[in-house]
Amino acid sequence: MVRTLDSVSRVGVVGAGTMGSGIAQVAATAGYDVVLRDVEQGYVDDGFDSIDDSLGRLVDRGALGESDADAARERIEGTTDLADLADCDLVVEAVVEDMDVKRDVFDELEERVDGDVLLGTNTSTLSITRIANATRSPERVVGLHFMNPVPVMDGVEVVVGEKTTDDAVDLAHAFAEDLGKETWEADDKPGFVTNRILMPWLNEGIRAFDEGVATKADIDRGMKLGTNVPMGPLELADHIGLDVVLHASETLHEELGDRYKPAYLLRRKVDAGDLGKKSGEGFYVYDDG
Ligand SMILES: NC(=O)c1ccc[n+]([C@@H]2O[C@H](COP(=O)([O-])OP(=O)(O)OC[C@H]3O[C@@H](n4cnc5c(N)ncnc54)[C@H](O)[C@@H]3O)[C@@H](O)[C@H]2O)c1
Repeated sequence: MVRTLDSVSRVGVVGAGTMGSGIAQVAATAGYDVVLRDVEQGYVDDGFDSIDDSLGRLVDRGALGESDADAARERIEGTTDLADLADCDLVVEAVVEDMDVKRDVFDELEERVDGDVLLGTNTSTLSITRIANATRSPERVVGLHFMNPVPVMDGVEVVVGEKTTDDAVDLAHAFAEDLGKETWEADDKPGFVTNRILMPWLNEGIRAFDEGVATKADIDRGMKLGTNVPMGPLELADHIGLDVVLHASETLHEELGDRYKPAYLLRRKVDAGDLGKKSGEGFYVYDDG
């Protein structure tokens, strides 16, 4: 049995990158004490810089009071030592999308935290069951798939592994809802709901551009105006990061076969170092890098 939400007050987040820093921020804003862990102090500091920027934007927009933002910031403790997660009541892992790294983290985590602590993974595409199998308590491992950017996006996908028990699933929903998110549930099948459907959509947009169906701007405009999505496939792929899209597509291709084959132009862009918004160029050019 995992502990219930009313006995969760301290949350551990492993990985202080894009997603981990966002998860730490929303948990702290919801009133939880947070321990944010990365492997080097520089990464922890980068995570805090992202949190400061994001909280600052919320304050500027009037979405969060300045004293609430300060209080949230003070509730987050940074560390490079996994042992500092020992008193946590719930842990979310958000390290790099690599099965071996994630399995090592779960193996280590299990030794550090109490036996009734929920262990969530933010993986986008990897098997929850395989990650859970690195532990001796796979029943408490669940997918807690936050969306990027975490403070902005309303949804969290709860993914149920082969051994995940109902109480772990219930706590995953309750925790995400307590952070102000809405949830849905997916079985542990490659890509879950979101990436199983999103990745072929992005790749098809890239192929349509490569095959001259329309200009990139018209592909994005067509999908926005024609299907009422906020971003077209090429701008969304740039926003996510073309390397991230390629990596997720490759995982799904391996698991689900040829209908998930990454678009040739996607791989060529990544090979050229054009990774989207974060590198300054992808399908579009970005002035601010
Ligand atoms: N970026 C997205 O759009 C997005 C969306 C949903 C889910 N995800 C998933 O979230 C996870 C994290 O993605 P991200 O975009 O934040 O990656 P990121 O590269 O921004 O951050 C990953 C962090 O993990 C750290 N790390 C690596 N090994 C570690 C360890 N053993 N202990 C602690 N920290 C460690 C790295 O130093 C890095 O700071 C991945 O599984 C990814 O698939 C990403």
